[in-house]
Amino acid sequence: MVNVHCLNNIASCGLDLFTADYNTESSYEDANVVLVRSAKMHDLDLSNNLVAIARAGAGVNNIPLESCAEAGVVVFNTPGANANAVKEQVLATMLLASRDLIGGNKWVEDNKDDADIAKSTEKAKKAFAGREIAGKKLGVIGLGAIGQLVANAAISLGMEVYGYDPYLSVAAALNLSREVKHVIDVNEIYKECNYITVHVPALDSTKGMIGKEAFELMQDGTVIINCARDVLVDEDVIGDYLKSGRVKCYVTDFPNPKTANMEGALCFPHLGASSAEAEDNCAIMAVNEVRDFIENGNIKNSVNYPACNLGVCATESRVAVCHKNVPAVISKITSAMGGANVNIESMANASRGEYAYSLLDLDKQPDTSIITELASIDGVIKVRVVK
Ligand SMILES: NC(=O)C1=CN([C@@H]2O[C@H](COP(=O)(O)OP(=O)(O)OC[C@H]3O[C@@H](n4cnc5c(N)ncnc54)[C@H](O)[C@@H]3O)[C@@H](O)[C@H]2O)C=CC1
Ligand SMILES: O=C(O)C(=O)COP(=O)(O)O
Repeated sequence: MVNVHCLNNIASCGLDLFTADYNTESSYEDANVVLVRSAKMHDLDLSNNLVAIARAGAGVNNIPLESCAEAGVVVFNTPGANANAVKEQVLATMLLASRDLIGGNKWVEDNKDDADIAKSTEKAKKAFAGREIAGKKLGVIGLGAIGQLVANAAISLGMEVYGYDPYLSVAAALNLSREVKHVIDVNEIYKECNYITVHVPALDSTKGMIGKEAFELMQDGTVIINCARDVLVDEDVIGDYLKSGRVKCYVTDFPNPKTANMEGALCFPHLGASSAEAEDNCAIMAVNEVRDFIENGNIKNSVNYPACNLGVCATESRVAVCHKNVPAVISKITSAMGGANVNIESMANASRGEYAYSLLDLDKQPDTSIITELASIDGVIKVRVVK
């Protein structure tokens, strides 16, 4: 039985994909697999039973990736599975920041008992007039799963789109409209664009990336949309730029006591991925990744271990080894197998930074003594008999 613990609600259409070999009611302490959305895991212990964490979503800043790698816990996410939901939220907020639909709606609420509301509407409406987004310039920072969808949709809505992503993948580049102006200096976006939307992960290198220097380059009336993570924007200084009018509106999906009380900030309670479709897509992708890892040892879409795939095991046994990416580990693993007269029928190995992963298909079931021997090799982190 494989014990699964859900730290957040995970859509049932995903959980339903687990077979009777999985117990989805496990406690965190007993879990072999953890499914999570935004719950913070940095202060949680990683038990020896734990082999995988699947983030049903994109951002993994709530998970201690390095400690997990060190403990042989493979962390997965679900790239692109909630991107359309975020794209739609960005488009909606761009419109809300341009036309005062929220103010207008509030006016109707406040005047709902006025018998003459139909007449007073025509007088009141000028207070809520706005601007159109067509013809305006949108800067998209980060052209991954979400950024590319936002950029392409904005082109369709008649905007002039600038895109910036120094690490743009080939797949993302192929999906991007040719009409998107790809800039290599992000300052061009800060200087030129009326709307700026950010879609990069929260990393040490991206924290505070939209700060004083960026605000100083912007035009008056710039709209900034942050449906990525609060730490990307320097929220200690943005209030000053909202007051001066340099920034017209700061849309954030990550309210905190500062922004929730900030005039000119339009805050939402982390709704970007909260669509039924996104929740289903993420749950299905997460469970499929976990099942392939548990049942076959294959790794796809990990954020702390390399991709590695040997398909479905056709031999007597398969062993998976999480190890350090250092010399001689693989030769010691293969020698241990040879010494026990176990033949390696096929093998896959891949590395990612300091960590590596090996899958070995064997002609017979290895004794527990061989597994103990593998686990004691210097540099080996975790050994799992998959089959
Ligand atoms: N509000 C919400 O509910 C959601 C928020 N997010 C946030 O959005 C972020 C992006 O999500 P995806 O597009 O799915 O991820 P992704 O991994 O597909 O794209 C991120 C892109 O950022 C680029 N990038 C990294 N550093 C950069 C830098 N310094 N400057 C410019 N580009 C840089 C990468 O090359 C990559 O193309 C997530 O990491 C997460 O924090 C994601 C989903 C839902
Ligand atoms: O996927 C992401 O990065 C998100 O921010 C979505 O978070 P959630 O799954 O809605 O808690």
